[in-house]
Amino acid sequence: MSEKRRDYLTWDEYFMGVACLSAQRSKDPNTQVGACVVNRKKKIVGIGYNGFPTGCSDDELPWAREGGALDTKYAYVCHAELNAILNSIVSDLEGCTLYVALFPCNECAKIIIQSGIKEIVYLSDKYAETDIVRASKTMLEMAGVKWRKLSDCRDSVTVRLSEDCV
Ligand SMILES: O=c1ccn([C@H]2C[C@H](O)[C@@H](COP(=O)(O)O)O2)c(=O)[nH]1
Ligand SMILES: [Zn+2]
Repeated sequence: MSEKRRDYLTWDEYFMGVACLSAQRSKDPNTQVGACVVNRKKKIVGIGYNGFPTGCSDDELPWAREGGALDTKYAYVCHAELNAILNSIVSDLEGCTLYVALFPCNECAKIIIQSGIKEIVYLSDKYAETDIVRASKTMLEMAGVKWRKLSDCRDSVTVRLSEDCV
């Protein structure tokens, strides 16, 4: 009898891996964000990535970061967390954990709090010094939503898509 594998993904690696795979669907040329909502039973209940709303053309709306308010992506893009929550297959996210590549902004923090999500696991906090993220943390703390940076884990996961993947 052979021994069980030892190098299988941890739950954290698995759920963050799903979030990061989802991020690869994003058309944003600068920052691709993926999010994965997991319930208390370790079941995935929602996945999303940043992109324009359904029916709003990726080719017609701007991906620019700078310019007039109507000429940048910020006026139009749906954040990964919003999409993951709206894509949820259940109506109640009370007690769920959100795995997300980038620390959520203030608008996402509001949605996370209102949805009942109780924990955020993230990889990057590259906008930590902005007022947007400061406001986000203020609200999350007040609402009792915990957050932690994913650490002590492998730094990449390979997904093979060839016939000999098994
Ligand atoms: O909470 C967040 C914050 C940002 N995003 C998305 C929105 C944009 O598509 C990018 C950020 O673009 P930058 O060029 O880095 O400003 O990330 C998100 O999904 N969730
Ligand atoms: Zn956001």
